Amino acid sequence: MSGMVEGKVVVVTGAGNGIGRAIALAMAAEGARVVVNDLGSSVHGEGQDAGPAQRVVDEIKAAGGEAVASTDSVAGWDSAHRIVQTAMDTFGQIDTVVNNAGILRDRMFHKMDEQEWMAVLNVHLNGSFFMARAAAPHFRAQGSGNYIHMTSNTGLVGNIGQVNYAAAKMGIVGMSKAIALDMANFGVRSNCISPAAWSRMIGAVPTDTPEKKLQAERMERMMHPSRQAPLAVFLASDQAKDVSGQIFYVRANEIMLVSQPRVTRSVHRDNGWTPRDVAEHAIPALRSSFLPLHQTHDVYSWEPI
Ligand SMILES: NC(=O)C1=CN([C@@H]2O[C@H](COP(=O)(O)OP(=O)(O)OC[C@H]3O[C@@H](n4cnc5c(N)ncnc54)[C@H](O)[C@@H]3O)[C@@H](O)[C@H]2O)C=CC1
Ligand SMILES: CC(C)c1ccc(C(=O)O)c(O)c1O
Repeated sequence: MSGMVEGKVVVVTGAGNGIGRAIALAMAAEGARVVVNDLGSSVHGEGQDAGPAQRVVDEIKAAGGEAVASTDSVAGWDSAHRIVQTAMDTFGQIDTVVNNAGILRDRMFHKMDEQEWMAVLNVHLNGSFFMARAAAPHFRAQGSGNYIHMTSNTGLVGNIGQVNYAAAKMGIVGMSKAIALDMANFGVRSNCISPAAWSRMIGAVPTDTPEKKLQAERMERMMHPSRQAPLAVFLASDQAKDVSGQIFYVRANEIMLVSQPRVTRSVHRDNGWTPRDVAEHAIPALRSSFLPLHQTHDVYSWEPI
């Protein structure tokens, strides 16, 4: 039986560890030729090491698959283009970009400095755009292709001490939808996965509150990164040809479809509003639909299944 992504060429960024590694292995097991990209940096984005990407390539080859290592950073226009070019030079085509590479620089908003902000935005948001943009001419020319971008509940719901990461991950949601709209006429799709998996990145989140400690313990127990791979392989396959502009949340054995912002309640006045009217009429009418200041663990409070 042929694999679900047989013959396709998939670029997975940040594939030397964690979720990216799991997706790269699963893509190869389903017949894809894989560009295993990883800069080999620390969780905080420091240093470089060719080892992680090469080790995953070796694993894929040992299992009979085809893969090539790439150690360029996603966080530069030229280097992102080199990653895509590696696919073209090695395999002659590109079908899927998995924008997975990521780092963390957690800090409370009022203490976050410019470098912490820029480093996270550069890898997650700029890196995802650079990679997507570098692949776009090839996708457009062949009339097919798809993107899978990793977003996060930190953006979709909220978590404390991650303003840079939240902004980047919500930026990715907007970018994915915009790409889905702009590229639909060329047969190109774009979707987001919001993963929950035990990885070195999760291990780096400070467990300084009882809630965060509990969350980390649950993740280590239940959430192997390999649980993220089946949906990613499906999204890269031709069987997903009508799936675009969606956001999925994957946690252990659950695959959840995430809602997108729409108006939940509205008020209007024929002659417009004064600030006093807003206070006295609009806000009281809307208040019952206000969302509380929830964090991820408040919204997804049930045990992973
Ligand atoms: N683990 C989780 O529960 C969650 C993870 N995510 C997202 O999933 C993605 C993967 O996360 P994990 O596997 O947990 O992290 P990880 O730290 O295990 O892997 C990330 C990989 O990205 C690589 N990388 C960092 N900067 C790079 C750059 N500039 N260019 C190329 N590679 C680079 C690192 O070397 C590392 O191997 C990230 O985008 C993360 O934000 C989102 C929500 C939850
Ligand atoms: C790995 C990152 C920082 C992280 C941690 C926890 C959650 C969550 O509670 O859902 C995330 O979505 C993350 O992206």
